[in-house]
Amino acid sequence: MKLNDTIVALATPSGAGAIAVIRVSGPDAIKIVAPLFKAKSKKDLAEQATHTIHLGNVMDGERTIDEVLASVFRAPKSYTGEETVELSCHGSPYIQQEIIQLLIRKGCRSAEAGEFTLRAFLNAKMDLSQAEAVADLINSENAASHQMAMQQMRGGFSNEIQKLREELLNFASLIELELDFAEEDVEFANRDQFRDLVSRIQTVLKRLIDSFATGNVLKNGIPVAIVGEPNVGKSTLLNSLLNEERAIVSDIAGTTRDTIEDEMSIGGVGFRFIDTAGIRETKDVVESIGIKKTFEKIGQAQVVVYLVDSSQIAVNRERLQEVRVEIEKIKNKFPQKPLLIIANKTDRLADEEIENLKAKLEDISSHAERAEFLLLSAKTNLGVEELKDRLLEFVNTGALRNSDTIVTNSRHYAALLKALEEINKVEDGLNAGLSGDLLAIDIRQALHHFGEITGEITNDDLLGNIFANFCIGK
Ligand SMILES: Nc1nc2c(c(=O)[nH]1)N(C=O)[C@@H](CNc1ccc(C(=O)N[C@@H](CCC(=O)O)C(=O)O)cc1)CN2
Ligand SMILES: Nc1nc2c(ncn2[C@@H]2O[C@H](COP(=O)(O)OP(=O)(O)OP(=O)(O)O)[C@@H](O)[C@H]2O)c(=O)[nH]1
Repeated sequence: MKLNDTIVALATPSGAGAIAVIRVSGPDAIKIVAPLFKAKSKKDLAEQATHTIHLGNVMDGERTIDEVLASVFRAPKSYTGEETVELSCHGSPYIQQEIIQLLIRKGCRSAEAGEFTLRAFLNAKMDLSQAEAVADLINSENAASHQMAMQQMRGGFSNEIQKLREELLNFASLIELELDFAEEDVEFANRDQFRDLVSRIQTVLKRLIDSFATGNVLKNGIPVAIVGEPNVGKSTLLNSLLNEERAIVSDIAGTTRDTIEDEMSIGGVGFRFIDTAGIRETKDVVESIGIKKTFEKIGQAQVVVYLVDSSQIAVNRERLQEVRVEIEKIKNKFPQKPLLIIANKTDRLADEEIENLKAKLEDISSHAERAEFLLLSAKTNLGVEELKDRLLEFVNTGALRNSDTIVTNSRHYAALLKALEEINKVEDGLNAGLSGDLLAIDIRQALHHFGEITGEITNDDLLGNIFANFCIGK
């Protein structure tokens, strides 16, 4: 990828829109655009100050392509750190393409995916973890993932890593200085202070590493498994949660053969609902595969919603006993997983039957750890709001509320694990009274892994991988 090229790309989505933005960045951006831009004010675009906007026509020779607004950013004061011009044109795909083609004829090259942000990184406008956050920010679909990406883009995470890195670097230099004075047996790096620093770094690293589980779940949506016997109304519940008809609803037991996933945002938190086949002993081969999947999905879920048909268990003692056994099965297999037992189809019950059912469910849930129950009707939506509240309670008690840095990126997670491993070696070395030159080796390794996160240490393959996942124009 050549940095001295001037690149062009559409920054807005492809297709028709009210306005489209064409981005041009690179050493010749202003030089290339200015002659094509006939300003209303008559003043040459090349003469304009940075961060100014101008109305004018884009001309292909004598032909006017469009009336546009041109924004001028002068290096190094731009997103990329380079000379940049943005043209806001009318959003017809034809106009967009005419302008882009014109710019390419005049010397621009089509930008590759993420190339604007890559340039921002290479020009030190942001570090690597901030650049990665830009992609997360574009993809964020709920308040939680938005907040985490925003925090990372602003440099919260980078600063934390950078601070540790600098302190560690300081000690590494002192220790390495000792090596130059080996004969004199001096200690520039105070070992007690160093032990202190190592323990502080361990604490921070452990916190960041632990946050990944939360971060990953919040970024991808909290998985909730909806399970239960066939025909209890799982698909109907999913539909009423989603407010749309996504899963197949039918009154033939066993309709939901495969697992269906859908996402929605509740109170700013993303949830991923997994509608699964019921756990029924069956000889049907296709269905038993579904049941195996059900257990797999329960394993992956953070919360299990177990649905029962209250019109059945209210009148049928055998069915109630079966439900009790099923719940025991789930609890035996996954004792720590929060379980929410939902008695669906309560619209079919009379008031006194409901009271009766409540008592029975209270009894069942009191015998299982981390189990609660809720009466609901997926058909009339009664209790659906309460279900949403209950689901939120499961996460609101977690890490979301504090503004601590949350690690969401598996590349960062891997680097943090490796850094901790090296820091633990440094600690062992200190305790064993290891000589400075040997300590320095492990310290340098830890520093290397910190540098991987922020991008001080990088290579073309890694950068290629990261930025290839961006969209064109970003
Ligand atoms: N039209 C437009 N909208 C956009 C962007 C953009 O590039 N263009 N952005 C891009 O993704 C985001 C905003 N981010 C930006 C970040 C820095 C600068 C910038 O000009 N920075 C200069 C000057 C800062 C200043 O004025 O003090 C600098 O950092 O030196 C511009 C946009 C979202 N909206
Ligand atoms: N009266 C009443 N009927 C309901 C309610 N929820 C679902 N049903 C009906 O129960 C039947 C089965 O619903 P589904 O949502 O397909 O059940 P399921 O659990 O997904 O079934 P499988 O796909 O077979 O596992 C349908 O006829 C629904 O209309 C409810 O709250 N009240």
